[in-house]
Amino acid sequence: MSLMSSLPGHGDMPPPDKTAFLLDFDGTLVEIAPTPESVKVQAGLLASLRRLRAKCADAVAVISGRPIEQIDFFLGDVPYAVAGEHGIAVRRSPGGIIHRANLPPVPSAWLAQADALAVEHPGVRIERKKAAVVLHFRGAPDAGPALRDVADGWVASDPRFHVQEAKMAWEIRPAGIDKGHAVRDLMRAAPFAGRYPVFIGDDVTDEDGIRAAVALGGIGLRIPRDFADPAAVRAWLAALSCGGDDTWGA
Ligand SMILES: O=P(O)(O)OC[C@H]1O[C@H](O[C@H]2O[C@H](CO)[C@@H](O)[C@H](O)[C@H]2O)[C@H](O)[C@@H](O)[C@@H]1O
Repeated sequence: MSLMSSLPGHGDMPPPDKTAFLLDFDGTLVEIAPTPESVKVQAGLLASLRRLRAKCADAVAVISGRPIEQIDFFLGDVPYAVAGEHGIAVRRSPGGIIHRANLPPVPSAWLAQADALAVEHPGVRIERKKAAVVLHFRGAPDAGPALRDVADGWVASDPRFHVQEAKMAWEIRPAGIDKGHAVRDLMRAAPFAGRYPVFIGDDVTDEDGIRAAVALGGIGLRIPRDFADPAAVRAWLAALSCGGDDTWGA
């Protein structure tokens, strides 16, 4: 029996020479932490991902809401490809150029208002990205609804943007690009092309990646439906990375 057949609702894993891993970062490979900077990367995770790359001829990518530079900080050169900002930026190979979608910047008036909200609600953190702004309320949970009202007001006045629901955060970002775009982009070229994408995620933004992987004939796995938590994902990746080809299914 393959490891995969113990996961309900999914068939066997494709063999290593037919599999591409497309992995979310926060909440999937690493546990959610109090702040974006304080996540901890397990040494065992890096070793597993390296072994998976060797087994799958490099077809291992991370697709995150974070900027690519932050994924580089946490994972170094371990993933072959990285997509950041929910698919807005894609680096298809190690050290390769970063392809950025041409999208409008967040209006400066919104950024100023976001900074004022952080002053008004102690504990709220503002994270600026090149084409987005995130209102984090993990440090001030009661402020969540008020921040959402403000964000909804912004996007109502400018339909080029939408509010992405995240974990204890609202992200205001351009509409039209999502993690599904990153999946389709990466799967068009080597080393991913011709393989079955296996996307693993935990959040609303990952649903786009999961749908895209399934539409391409692959598998979409989600915490908590298919794995209890990131530790279970890491254990599964470790087992696959160490197992013989018979571990993977037909
Ligand atoms: O697509 P992901 O790799 O899952 O990234 C999603 C967002 O993750 C970060 O925020 C979330 O994780 C933080 C660390 O655990 C946590 O403190 C915060 O409450 C979460 O919302 C990151 O800061 C965002 O930029 C990413 O979009």
